[in-house]
Amino acid sequence: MNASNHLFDFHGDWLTHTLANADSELPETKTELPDGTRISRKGTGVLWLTPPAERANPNQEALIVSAGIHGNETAPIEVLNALVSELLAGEWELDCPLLLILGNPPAMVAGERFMDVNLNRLFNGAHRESHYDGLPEARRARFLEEMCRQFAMAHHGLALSHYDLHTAIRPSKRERFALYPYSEGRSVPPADQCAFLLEAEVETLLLQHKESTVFSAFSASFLGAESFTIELGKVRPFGHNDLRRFRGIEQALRRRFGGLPAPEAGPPFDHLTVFEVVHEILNTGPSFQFHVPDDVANFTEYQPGTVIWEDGQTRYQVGTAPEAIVFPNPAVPVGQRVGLLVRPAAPGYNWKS
Ligand SMILES: O=C(O)CCC(=O)N[C@@H](CCC(=O)O)C(=O)O
Ligand SMILES: [Zn+2]
Repeated sequence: MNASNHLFDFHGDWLTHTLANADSELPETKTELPDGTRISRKGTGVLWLTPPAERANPNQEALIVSAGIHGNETAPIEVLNALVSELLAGEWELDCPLLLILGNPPAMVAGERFMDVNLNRLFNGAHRESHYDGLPEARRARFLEEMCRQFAMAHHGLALSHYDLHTAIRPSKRERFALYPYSEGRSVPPADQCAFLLEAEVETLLLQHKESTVFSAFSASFLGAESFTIELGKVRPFGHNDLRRFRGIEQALRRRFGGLPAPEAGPPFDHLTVFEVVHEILNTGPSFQFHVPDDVANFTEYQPGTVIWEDGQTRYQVGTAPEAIVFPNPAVPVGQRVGLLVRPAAPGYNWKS
């Protein structure tokens, strides 16, 4: 029996298997590739891969890569699935420990962002809040946190990075951008992480200003990983993605998984433009009014004085310099994020390869 059959129960590839078992709690299944790489399917949509001990792992690192935390953000899911198929077919060799995650399989089947509650608001322990009791997404967040925790412990001593891959609901004036979770004492990412983002053709970085309950914030604050949420394009259904637009991340991940040296950066992907979050807009309740149109593109700029939102008590106006909107979405529960207002960080924060 080959590894693919063993792990994916004769149903073809990882994605097909994950969709077919979206609602099941599968037992752990293990296999070994002819080159000695061990793969453990820890549950639906979770693969833990360990290369043979003699591999060099020149960066002395372990990687967590997730996609499909939002079920309708399909392109990064297709990218990860293709990389797994290549690995199983022996097209390249894995050089570092790797945890691969397809986040929300039931939502992937339904083609929805989430089923009951937004999975990407449930990390850093938020899944324990009593109003999430019994919800499958809360169970999934707990399971994913546990997998990441075990993986980090098993590879203690290696540098841990986590890339949580997404696509955005709105179009974007900056097609690809990464969010760097806030972490006490950290301001900008280390140079090798900036270079990796550029290699993946991500040329914009957004520095978060406070702690949050998204997946990348959990791995950064709890596991000490260098973590990023990476927005790679726009939400489209399975089979409708132009995967040529995702080559950057695909090639950069394949290169990194294989422990190969990073290529030289070249224009236009040789400098990272850095923004910082100025204000997080929250849905404050029934009198909340959002003055940004529903379909506005990410990074659309608003001039000083523009009223962005108001309720009976507060009125938020753009300050003395323009601010740009990211992730405008008023259709969220009370207390959750309606959008971010950002501005360019001081020029010294921009990064040049
Ligand atoms: O396009 C949108 O409105 C949302 C895209 C998306 O899912 N973004 C992530 C960002 C997570 C972070 O802040 O690091 C999310 O909203 O969960
Ligand atoms: Zn998302």
